[in-house]
Amino acid sequence: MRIKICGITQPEQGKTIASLGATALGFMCVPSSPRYVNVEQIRAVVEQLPENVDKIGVFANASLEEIKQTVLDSGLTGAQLHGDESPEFVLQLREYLPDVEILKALRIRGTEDLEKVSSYTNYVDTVLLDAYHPQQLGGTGITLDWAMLEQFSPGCPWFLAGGLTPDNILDALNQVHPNGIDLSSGVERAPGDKDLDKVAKLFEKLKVVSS
Ligand SMILES: O=C(O)c1ccccc1N[C@@H]1O[C@H](COP(=O)(O)O)[C@@H](O)[C@H]1O
Repeated sequence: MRIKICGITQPEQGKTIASLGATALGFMCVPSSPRYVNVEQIRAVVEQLPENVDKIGVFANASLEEIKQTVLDSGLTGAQLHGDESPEFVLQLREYLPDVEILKALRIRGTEDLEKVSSYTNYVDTVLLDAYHPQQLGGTGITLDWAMLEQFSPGCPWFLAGGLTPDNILDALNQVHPNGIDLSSGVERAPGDKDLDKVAKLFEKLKVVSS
């Protein structure tokens, strides 16, 4: 299973979290986010990471040019679209960045929102399900209704996100079977300041699942 820890801001924390077992690190390229990092800050983390760790930039309603420039300048390997980006936008981004993983995040309130997933599955590499919040785009610490996802099986790989923590991850994975998980505020001391003890606890818990 893929394990993404998002909202990385500090090189040493990124390096340690990768060594603990994260398969992907996420970098907030959304200016309104309290975890926002610029290209220089992303590069400072990326250059410390092993080749095999995915480096995913999180964008929300950014332009194609902005995403392309940030991905190329920062050495990112993936672009997560966490805003209202359409399937057509995804297709255009694919032309701009043919060798980069494209993830579409969908903010889920109820089963009616799950019906939107199928319009993306032919165009993205990965779908990411996050909790809906009326004002915030993400990083809310709110969980989805996992029972709603017990039968969820889209036509492409998918990540479960939204309010996951070391203390609820096993409950979540008992109910739903994603290809990956994505955590941010659930492993933090403060926005952008990851709690390495919580990250270590997460991987200890995940050993229970994988053993
Ligand atoms: O983390 C943020 O500040 C953020 C801002 C705008 C869009 C997305 C954001 N984060 C994404 O939300 C998920 C879930 O966060 P959490 O685990 O509930 O805190 C996170 O993994 C990011 O991909």
